[in-house]
Amino acid sequence: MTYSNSRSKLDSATIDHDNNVFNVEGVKVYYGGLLALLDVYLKIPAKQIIAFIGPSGCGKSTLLRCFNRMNDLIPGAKVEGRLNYRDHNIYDPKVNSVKLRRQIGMVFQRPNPFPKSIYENISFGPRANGYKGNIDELVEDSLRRAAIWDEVKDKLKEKGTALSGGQQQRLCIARAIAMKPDVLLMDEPCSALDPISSRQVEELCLELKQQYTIIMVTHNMQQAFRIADFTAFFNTETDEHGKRRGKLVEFNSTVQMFNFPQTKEAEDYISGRFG
Ligand SMILES: Nc1ncnc2c1ncn2[C@@H]1O[C@H](COP(=O)(O)OP(=O)(O)OP(=O)(O)O)[C@@H](O)[C@H]1O
Repeated sequence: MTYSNSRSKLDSATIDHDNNVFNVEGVKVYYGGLLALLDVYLKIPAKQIIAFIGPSGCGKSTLLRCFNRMNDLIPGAKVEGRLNYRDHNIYDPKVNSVKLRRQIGMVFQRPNPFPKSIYENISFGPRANGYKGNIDELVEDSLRRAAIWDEVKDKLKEKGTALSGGQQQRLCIARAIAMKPDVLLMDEPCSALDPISSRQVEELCLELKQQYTIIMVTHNMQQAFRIADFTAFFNTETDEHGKRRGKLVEFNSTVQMFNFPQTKEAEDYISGRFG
């Protein structure tokens, strides 16, 4: 498979080290004592789309969940190392993980609207957090930013779950945006969507990156190539006891990664020789 160089604007994508949202310093993750992800060192630049790619079980979702401490909710999961979000270690015991998740929102693989109206799907979180502004305006603004306003503006009282899968996913993105986050984490957000809905979500991500940093796990290499400014490639290795664990192999601008991978592992994966 070849990846065309049509994205010339991204050829110059370089990491601006003064403008990192996250600095991951030696993060390891265990599940019930088993090491699932080896020490990761990674800097995530602001207002860019970063794709996490790699074969199944290499720790992409595990690392994604570290960025807003979602692994805290998994019994037996343990995170070691330092993960700085704008110069503060989010694994400091003093950090309020609920507040953190307001700043670092998450969109899941399967659209998961609340079983409530479209309006309430957006208004619920901000209201629960004591939002003092005009809630109607917030609902409209969030739905507009998620490029779904025109499709739902005449049925805001209808159930969010009655929308199509692609619309539900954009509703969930609108719900995340309504919390005024800084970062959006997306775990395979298009895997349950048809190609047209996937492209709509991709277009939306390209719009949203003007305001937000987006980190996205994807199995779709073309999708990573189309929209990501930077790509992190993960793989698995086997320890001396035969246990598999994930590791970050390479992080680079997407154009570099897809056209001039620095490692044989990344080259083999990208060219479809494994995974
Ligand atoms: N909740 C959990 N409990 C125990 N082990 C887990 C849990 N979640 C993930 N793991 C293990 O951690 C490793 C990494 O899993 P993870 O889901 O992060 O990989 P991934 O690269 O996102 O995979 P995929 O592409 O298949 O979604 C795997 O060996 C997996 O079995």
